[in-house]
Parts: sequence; structure tokens; C-alpha cells
Amino acid sequence: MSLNEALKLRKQLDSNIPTVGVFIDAPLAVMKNAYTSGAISYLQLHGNESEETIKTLQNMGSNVINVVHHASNLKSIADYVMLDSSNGLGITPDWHHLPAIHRPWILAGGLTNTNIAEAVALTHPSIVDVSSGVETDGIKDLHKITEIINTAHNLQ
Ligand SMILES: O=C(O)c1ccccc1N[C@@H]1O[C@H](COP(=O)(O)O)[C@@H](O)[C@H]1O
Repeated sequence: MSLNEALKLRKQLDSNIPTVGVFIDAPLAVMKNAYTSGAISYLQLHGNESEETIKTLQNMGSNVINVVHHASNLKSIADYVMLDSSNGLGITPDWHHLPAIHRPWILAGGLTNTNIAEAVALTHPSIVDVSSGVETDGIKDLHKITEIINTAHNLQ
């Protein structure tokens, strides 16, 4: 998505709703621009971004979500870590063998309305994140989004 498209979408959204930009090893200038233009409030980094890059983005004022593919990599100076088995391919991590995680963290990867209760009960994340699980034919589906939000809100 171009910066202009992101800015257009930002304008259509309630200003109280934070927006997240998803990046994989993007140039620092691109990520900085996305943040300073006001298009996004959080940067979600799915590549091999260095600690130095994360620090630079945080010093700009942005919150940074560092995505890791294995629970053994959950140490990061980022504001949040997200555990996701893949990069948006809808593959679930192994929820049964996660170590206890003593920091705010986000569970992602293949969550759907039918598996979210089990995933949360087994892993106790601070936040859940879902993308392909609320799509039909690659397009976000309002019915699926409403359904999973209701399910999540009813979890203990
Ligand atoms: O969705 C994508 O195309 C994507 C591409 C590259 C990196 C991440 C991507 N998506 C993000 O991945 C997580 C989990 O997605 P899913 O629920 O498994 O489909 C989510 O944050 C997506 O925004």
C-alpha cells in the first residue's frame, strides 16, 4: 500500500482508532515517513529489523511491535512482541508448548472464531491479532470480524 492510500484510509477512520503499519525489512525512511505523516500509530515489524532500527523508531515516538516466529525469541526491546508462525499466512503457532511469557505480548497466526477460545486458554496473551481468519476470498468480512470480536469479549 502506498503512503497516500494509507493516509486516505486514516482520514476515513475515527481518530480514536490507532492504526498499525505492517513492514518486512522496509527502508528506515519509509517507516519513519509512515509514522511522521500520521498514517500509522504503531509499526509492526515482520522482518529482521535490528535493535538499532527499533530504537530509532521508538525515539521518534512510535510504539513498535516486533514479530517473532519462535517463543525462544521473545526478548526484544520493542514495546510489544508478537508471536506469529508465519508472515500473515494463517499458520498457527504450537500453543501447547509455549514457555510462560512475563511481558505484554500479542498472539497472532491463523486465529479464527473457532480456535480463538482454545488459543487464549492455552497461551494467555495480552492481545490477540487476526487477519486472514476474518476474510472471505481474501477480503475482510464484517460478519466474521463481528463474530470474533464478540467471542473474544466473552472470554474469561
Ligand atoms: O497479511 C499479510 O499479507 C502479511 C504479510 C506480511 C507480513 C504480515 C502479514 N500479516 C500479518 O500477520 C499477522 C497474522 O496474520 P493471520 O491472522 O495469520 O492471517 C497479522 O498481524 C497480519 O496483519
